[in-house]
Amino acid sequence: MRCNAWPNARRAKPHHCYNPEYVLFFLIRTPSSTTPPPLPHPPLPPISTPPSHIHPFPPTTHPPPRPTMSTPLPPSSVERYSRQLLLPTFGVRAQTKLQTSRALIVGCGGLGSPALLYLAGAGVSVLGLVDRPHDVVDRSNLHRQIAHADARVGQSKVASAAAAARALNPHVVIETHAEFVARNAVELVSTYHVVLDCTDNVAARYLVSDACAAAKVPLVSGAAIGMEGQLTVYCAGADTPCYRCVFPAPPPPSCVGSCDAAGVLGPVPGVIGTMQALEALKLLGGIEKTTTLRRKLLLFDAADSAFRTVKLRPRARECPACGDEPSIEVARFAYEAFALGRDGKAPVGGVTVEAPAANAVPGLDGLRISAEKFAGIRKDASKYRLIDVRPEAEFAMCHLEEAKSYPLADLPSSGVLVEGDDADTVQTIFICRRGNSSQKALKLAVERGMQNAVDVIGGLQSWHHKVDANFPLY
Ligand SMILES: Nc1ncnc2c1ncn2[C@@H]1O[C@H](COP(=O)(O)OP(=O)(O)OP(=O)(O)O)[C@@H](O)[C@H]1O
Ligand SMILES: [Zn+2]
Repeated sequence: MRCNAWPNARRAKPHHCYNPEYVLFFLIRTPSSTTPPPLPHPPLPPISTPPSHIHPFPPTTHPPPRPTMSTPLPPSSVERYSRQLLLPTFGVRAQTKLQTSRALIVGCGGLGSPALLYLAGAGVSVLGLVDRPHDVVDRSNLHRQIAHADARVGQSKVASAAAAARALNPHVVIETHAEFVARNAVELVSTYHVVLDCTDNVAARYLVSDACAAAKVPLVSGAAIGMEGQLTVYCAGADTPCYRCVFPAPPPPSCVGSCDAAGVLGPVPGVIGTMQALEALKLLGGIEKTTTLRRKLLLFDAADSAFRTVKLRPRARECPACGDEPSIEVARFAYEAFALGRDGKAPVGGVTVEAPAANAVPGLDGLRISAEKFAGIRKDASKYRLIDVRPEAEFAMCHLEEAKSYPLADLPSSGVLVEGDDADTVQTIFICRRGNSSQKALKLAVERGMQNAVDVIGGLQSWHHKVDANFPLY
């Protein structure tokens, strides 16, 4: 693509023929009709190939021919990376460093996708890609996880991401790791020059950071949800904090959101993942006249199109991960338990870090029905009222025809938690996406004395899987 916006107008140059000297030159060389015809060539001798042990040319004392070019990079690299080589602050110096660098991306989702594509495009030597062993590309990933493709839905995420990186730049060596667990984390990160945390859960964040602190590998950490994102560089130098220095204790599980629950606009992780690649390039290439986000947290507010940076405290000398006397043994730390607010010291034997399962609400025994049972009840519309307790945005996406929308937060004041006079014959059925909010609604109903209320186990997801595959799954 032309980066130059000037029109491609040809400059008018004087033509050689207008120069009287050239005109003279052509006139003298033009064969005249009086020139005698050329003599016929003598017949060519038959081709004889010398025996292979005899060199066809006599040894020469001349110096070897002058090389036609001088570049520290292979010619193909000059062409491929020319637009970044042209940048004075990057140039051949940074490119050469990049071409011996190894970068590890943990999580090939919304953040990892742009990050891995930009690092592959820029020409890092080796790109390590990590994701959970059983995480496959889902159609709902594609609006933001742009390394994947519709044709690869159902394929493992690392395999799909590797295919995308290879398609963009076949010169980059791709190493795939379909697991990232406490027992192998330090060993794995220590073989790379930089690590990018592109995961989406608290347990993984502590694990990646602790491993980088132990292996003394810089970590570019990103996060994005809804319309917000943030980004910083940890563990990069003596005064740079690790994730644990900044967040010594995990947030309460109720405050931890996920894109799966809260939603996210695709370009938001796109911006943060792209900036993670940028920070990684600065660290790997040692780009001149730039600073990285060491000890700075960049906050992105997509709703206001605003960026702001806050200063972070320096490395805490008493930090159990990166302090003067580190005490955390990454291979034995219970990251899942710790993320849920419990002690992380119990050995876990290297269990894969997974998002915690939703807790069952106690006291609802016998009051919950399966999706199949609800399908049976549904045959007689006069026998029940269906209360959908999902947020309005989700109800607007899809709902069962007869459902009435009462988001969980509005339920206590809605008047729904009162049984009508027909309580003997009309049952109240609560439903939500997965059966978590509906349990809470049912609990409220029971506490208010409702006798004839139930909720649907597994919610509308279970409805999709067990009753009607046409009902959208999200
Ligand atoms: N401990 C871990 N080891 C390896 N990969 C991880 C770990 N924790 C999270 N991940 C991966 O990080 C990625 C996070 O990306 P993102 O949140 O965009 O995707 P997602 O979880 O697939 O999306 P959604 O929340 O919409 O289902 C996921 O692919 C997830 O599997
Ligand atoms: Zn620390």
